[in-house]
Amino acid sequence: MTTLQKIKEIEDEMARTQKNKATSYHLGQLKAKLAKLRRDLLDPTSGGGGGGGGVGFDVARTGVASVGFVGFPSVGKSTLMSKLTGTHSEVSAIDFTTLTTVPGTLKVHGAPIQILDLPGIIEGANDGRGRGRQVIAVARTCNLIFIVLDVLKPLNDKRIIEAELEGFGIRLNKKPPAITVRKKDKGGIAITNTVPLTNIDHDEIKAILSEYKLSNCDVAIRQPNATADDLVDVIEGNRVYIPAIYVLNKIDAISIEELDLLYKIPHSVPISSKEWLNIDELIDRMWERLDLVRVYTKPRKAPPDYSQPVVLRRGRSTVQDFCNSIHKEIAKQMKYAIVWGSSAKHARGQKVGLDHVLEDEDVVHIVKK
Ligand SMILES: Nc1nc2c(ncn2[C@@H]2O[C@H](COP(=O)(O)OP(=O)(O)OP(=O)(O)O)[C@@H](O)[C@H]2O)c(=O)[nH]1
Ligand SMILES: [K+]
Ligand SMILES: [Mg+2]
Repeated sequence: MTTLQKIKEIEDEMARTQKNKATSYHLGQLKAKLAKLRRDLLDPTSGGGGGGGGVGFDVARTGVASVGFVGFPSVGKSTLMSKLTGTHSEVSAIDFTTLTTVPGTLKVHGAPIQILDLPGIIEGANDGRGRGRQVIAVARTCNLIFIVLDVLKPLNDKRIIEAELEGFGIRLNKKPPAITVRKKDKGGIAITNTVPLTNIDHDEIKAILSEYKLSNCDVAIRQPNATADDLVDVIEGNRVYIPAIYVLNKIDAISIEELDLLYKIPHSVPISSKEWLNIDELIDRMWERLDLVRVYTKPRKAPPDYSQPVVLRRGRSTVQDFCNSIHKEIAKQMKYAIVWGSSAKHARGQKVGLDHVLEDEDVVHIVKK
């Protein structure tokens, strides 16, 4: 049996099995088995895949962050990317017009953002059908994913694309689960939870651990509504958590009443790339979800330079990161820095060291030794 057939068999069995006290151990086992098979499928060296591995189509990364466009063919990805960035990417009514990654740059609030137009994908993409796997492999490395949907058939496409990305270990608009699994040499399994377990029980947890041959470990669950899938994600460990915006394109083709309904999809922005409608909202939301930190440099005895922010990523926005992104020697030469803005304790500025964490729109003056 091929890996794909085994996956299908387990999925069918899971669909047939009602979740209750008597079946939860078995269901836990099936979930873990499924995750392991999916991993085989995605690992090109395992030989279990359906082909389509090999050369991907990643491009040189520029800018401070990247946004990848994922969607069915002909939903308007290239139309949007060409107009946003001014970079030409072929547009046509024929499906699979775009054949590889086409990069462009969009400057938002002084920050160059790399925009990656990608080929269309279809159902079964992560099993190696078409170029789907390579597309999703590029999406996995982006800081934000635009899931581009055609407003005339958004919900079905949304479900399929989400399943394809999920199958490749991408978790959309989700935080890493607040679950830890710590292996030990002996002592068996100890499960602690600081919140009530509503979606998973101890039997299911034990089945999953046993499937991964984890017979001695401490499991701590601090997340309300944690699921078996969350636990499997933590054990598998190679998941990526990426924000996504659902871009509902072609609103020029529907009525205002239909548009009202679409606004109910969480994280969605309805637009028309052809008629250039609501693009400002899309760019605002893009900026918000990228969660970048702009820092302005203030030279001695001169006002801050607001035209050229140093743009940092959240979580990597210390004074040290700021210095490094200007020049690698600066941190060594620094005696201290003065910071104005929301990370500073007082309005007149705060004297800080290299590990001080900067906030968006802070102003920094570096005092050298
Ligand atoms: N009505 C309408 N048509 C659009 C809009 N955006 C794109 N289109 C049309 O949709 C068709 C497909 O556009 P593309 O930009 O090539 O779509 P794509 O998603 O890049 O397609 P692939 O590269 O084949 O995956 C073209 O005929 C576009 O003119 C829109 O906002 N409204
Ligand atoms: K097309
Ligand atoms: Mg295209």
